[in-house]
Amino acid sequence: MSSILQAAHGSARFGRRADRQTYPIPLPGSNAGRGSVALMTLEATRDPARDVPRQLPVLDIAPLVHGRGDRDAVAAAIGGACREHGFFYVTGHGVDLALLDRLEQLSRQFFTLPSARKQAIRMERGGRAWRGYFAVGGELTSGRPDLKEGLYFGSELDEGNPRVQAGIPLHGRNLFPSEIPDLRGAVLDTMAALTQLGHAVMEGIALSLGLDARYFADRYTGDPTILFRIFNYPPPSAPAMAGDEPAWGVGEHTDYGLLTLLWQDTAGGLQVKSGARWIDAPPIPGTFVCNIGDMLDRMTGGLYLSTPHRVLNPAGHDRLSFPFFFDPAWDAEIRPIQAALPVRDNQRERWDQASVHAFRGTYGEYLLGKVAKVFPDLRQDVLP
Ligand SMILES: O=C(O)CCC(=O)C(=O)O
Ligand SMILES: [Fe+2]
Repeated sequence: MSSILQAAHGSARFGRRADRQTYPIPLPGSNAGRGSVALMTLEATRDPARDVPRQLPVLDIAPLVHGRGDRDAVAAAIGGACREHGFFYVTGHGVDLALLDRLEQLSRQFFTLPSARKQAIRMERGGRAWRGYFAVGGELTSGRPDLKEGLYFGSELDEGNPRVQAGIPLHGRNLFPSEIPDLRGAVLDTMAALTQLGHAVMEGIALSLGLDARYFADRYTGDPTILFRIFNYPPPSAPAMAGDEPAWGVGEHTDYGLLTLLWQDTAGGLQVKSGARWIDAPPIPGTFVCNIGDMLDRMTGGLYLSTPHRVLNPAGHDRLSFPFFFDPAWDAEIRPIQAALPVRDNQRERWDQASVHAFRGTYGEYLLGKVAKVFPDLRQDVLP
């Protein structure tokens, strides 16, 4: 099916991430690799002394978004970034920056409300839909509370929706704060814009694997699972003492689904694991940080690794971030793109010691298993 997957698995390139080369694999019939059009930075800079990448690539994906220009060249660069880092920045994404600016300002207003006002839309009130506000310490990563508060959103579904009627967890209406009425429109418009962007990036990922551009849309993302979060990371109150674990905004983890698109303010603090090291993913104005999740790792047999990342707010003030998760349909069973190929399973190195390759079942089942761990108190409300 995909000769690119086959070639990559059959080569030395399919080794440990740190050993891999950065190169775009030329796509059949494309001119990728022979000079490039759309790429601001085709490859991460490497430290010649250590051969360690120091920064993540920034890719102009306008050809995928607007359908004009060299899509194959962009796809090849996306493929390179997925194999090398599992992370890249996107520019040329077509999302209205004024909308994101508005969203950021409204979100800041929300987080400065008194605690009791924020608690009026707490997640317990969202019930099975798993929506609403949680206070600092309310979410766990690997059993430890994160130093962040946040709002959880998803596709806005009313009571007439068959899945809501059937009581399927994580489906339903969002909770919005009555004090900031404009936040509703800003969140819903952002989710709509990022859903479109998610489809465009997934087309690039399909092409990067030598697949038809609609491969994922036809099988997995016709009706994607959409989750959107707004996080506020207060600054750690005291610097970590030697030997202490810092107060992570969010601890080391991978994302669960296909693709994450992250908008962040200017504070910084996102770190990405590259081989044995952590590198910064600082804010670059006007760009989204894009990373792949566990389901794409599973589908590609570990060729596109779901990369661990974490956050430590380095600024002396709050940090806002806006992760958007573009994931497979709830009922979709996630299958390897090419079943016969060997799998590189990194279960033992993974933050959760779980194998994404051994998992059998639908994306919804996978997600619910994770929800139970990050919000143990909500387990009864959310799980069937
Ligand atoms: O806030 C960030 O920069 C990253 C958040 C994140 O990794 C997540 O929500 O999965
Ligand atoms: Fe994440």
